[in-house]
Amino acid sequence: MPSIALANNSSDSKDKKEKKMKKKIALETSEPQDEIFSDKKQKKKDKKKRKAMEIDSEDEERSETSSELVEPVNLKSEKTKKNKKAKLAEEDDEGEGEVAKAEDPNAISRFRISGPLREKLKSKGIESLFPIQARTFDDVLDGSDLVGRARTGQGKTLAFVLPILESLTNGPAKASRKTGYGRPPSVLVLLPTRELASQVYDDFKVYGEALGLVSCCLYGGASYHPQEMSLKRGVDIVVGTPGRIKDHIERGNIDLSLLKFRVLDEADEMLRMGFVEDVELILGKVEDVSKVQTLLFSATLPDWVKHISSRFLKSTKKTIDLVGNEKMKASTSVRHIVLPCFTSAIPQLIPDIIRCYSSGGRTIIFTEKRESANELAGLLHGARALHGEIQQSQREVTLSGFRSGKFMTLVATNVAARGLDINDVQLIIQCEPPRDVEAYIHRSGRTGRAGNTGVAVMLYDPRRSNISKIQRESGVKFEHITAPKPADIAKAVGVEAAEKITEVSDSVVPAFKSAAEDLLNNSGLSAVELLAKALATAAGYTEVKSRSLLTSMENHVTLLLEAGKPIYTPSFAFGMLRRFLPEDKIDSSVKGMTLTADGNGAVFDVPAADLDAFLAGQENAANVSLEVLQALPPLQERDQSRGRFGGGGGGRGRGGFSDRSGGSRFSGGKGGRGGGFSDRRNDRFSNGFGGRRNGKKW
Ligand SMILES: Nc1ncnc2c1ncn2[C@@H]1O[C@H](COP(=O)(O)OP(=O)(O)OP(=O)(O)O)[C@@H](O)[C@H]1O
Repeated sequence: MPSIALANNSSDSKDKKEKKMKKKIALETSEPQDEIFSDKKQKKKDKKKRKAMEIDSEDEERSETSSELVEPVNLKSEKTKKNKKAKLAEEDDEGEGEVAKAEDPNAISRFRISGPLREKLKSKGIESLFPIQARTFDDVLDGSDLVGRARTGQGKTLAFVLPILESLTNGPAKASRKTGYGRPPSVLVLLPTRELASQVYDDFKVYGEALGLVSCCLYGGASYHPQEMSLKRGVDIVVGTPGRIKDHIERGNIDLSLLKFRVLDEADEMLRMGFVEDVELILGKVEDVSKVQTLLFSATLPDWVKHISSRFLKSTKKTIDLVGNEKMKASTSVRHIVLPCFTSAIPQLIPDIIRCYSSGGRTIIFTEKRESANELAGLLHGARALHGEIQQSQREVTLSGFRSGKFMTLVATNVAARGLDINDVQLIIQCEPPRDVEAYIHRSGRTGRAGNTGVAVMLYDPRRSNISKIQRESGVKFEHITAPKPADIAKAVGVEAAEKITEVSDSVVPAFKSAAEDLLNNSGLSAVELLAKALATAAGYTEVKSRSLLTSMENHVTLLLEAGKPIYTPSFAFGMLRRFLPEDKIDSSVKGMTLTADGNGAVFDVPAADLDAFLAGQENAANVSLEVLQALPPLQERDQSRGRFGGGGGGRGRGGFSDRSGGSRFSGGKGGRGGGFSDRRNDRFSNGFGGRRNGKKW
């Protein structure tokens, strides 16, 4: 709760600061600013002011990175409060509203956006441009090649859609673009996935139609015929994926020689996916490259992409990078959280995370593999899978069902990581850390869009995941939490359940009254106890399960082992346990042995039923202490460069990790069989879900 309060406070103060800035700008600006095509001097002035405001808001963002506070929140009530606040602010400002609008340096009326497009934007609730849009608009409309980068959810799509449409209809591209039946396209937009192509096409269609422009979408998995027919009739804008567009070129269906604009959206992903040659071939179809404008956008632009992309853009290109060298590369309106968890506990844990952190909104869960997405979607109530192996038509049905709220949980692979803009996605869960930081940034960016807040929870196996690499490279300061506790869950779901109960019509009371009186008189429970049970029933949370801190497994507890001296390796810790517990007990009970960051202890989980045996055993072992933990201490992470935990262990045969027992545990090595940890590229949890899928990686 406190961290969200913090976020809200900061967004409140951001609003105030923005308002102050707007007022300041208004005082400086004496002439009316309403003309569509204002003179150049004025344009320059506006641009300067817009820049000042963005820098200001970026400063705000910088101070807004995740806090370390860890309580689950009921975002819904926070949201309601926020909305109420906004409404109150509006009421306070009555009369000032119109002035404020006119003062807004990013108001759409200040840009060379023509009437019909302005009206269309207003009908979609857009009155003012976002920073990336404001900063790039004039450059694109005035003919520059451009590289644009802004964090996820900040409106990069309209940053190219709007100036392109204006250029084609009122700007420099108007005179030379082809019109009439059978015309070749003037704009080509390339995207890495079909879903994304379809989404960007929707924007071009909606806003383009307002200006009489025709768009079409070309992606694989869909039938060729309608696409061919559109191209034959003639289109102004083609949006699509490289593979299908290349097919159309080879079939002689599309003429790209007279393009006025080429756009590479999510450029890094497209090039990473191995489309470099296709992209080069497609872009190379332009007759005269000096006459085409090339734009490249993404939230992540690694150096290698900048290098490759310089082949496609003119040397005079402009670069507008709103992330730049800032430490924080991921969305600043998202709470970035990590939670330790065994793979086998994931399916049981996820519903609790959703209860606590989704605020009743949509959730997207990311898995590494398609089978894992299928399996998890099958295990979670009301969830569907989305990945590249699913037929295109089904992918479309699934995505539209998720968008429309038919189901609220989508389990996806990276196919959904990029660009997807879905209303009210409140929660992202990543089942394990992704391989690269870009994937983390884009996945977590499916929430917290367009200034909204969201939560991204990344699960990790404390024994083998290296989250500090992602933390370092993304600039995110992760909040560390453990599995939601029953009280947290009850608190989160109880609010909604209470709302539900109070909303029930009074007309049902007489019908249930005598049953209620019966319960009150004969159950032996107080009114409060009965109501608590009614709330639990309404919330669908009738079975309270406690989870361990380390592996998040049900009915397990987490213990801290200390020996009065440093513990260098997990096998050393296993050795300590063997001094007072039988081998088979250790084998069957100990899970997730992990060293503490200070090197003085080891943490592991045992079934709650075995706790007494462990505590009693410890009484007989000198210098060994076991303590039941209520909070997880900082833990050592896998050191990937060395392929093992921590240091030490000597040179004596590092035995390693095995899954020979079929349970999730470290073998730990024994006596002469060598202790220590092996490089865990081979190690894995033996359990998949319910033990059915050995060794599966998510
Ligand atoms: N000026 C604006 N005012 C209000 N909403 C806007 C504005 N511009 C864009 N949006 C909305 O913001 C959301 C995010 O936009 P968009 O998908 O273009 O973000 P993005 O920067 O491309 O994100 P990603 O990097 O994840 O692809 C969309 O729902 C879009 O309609």
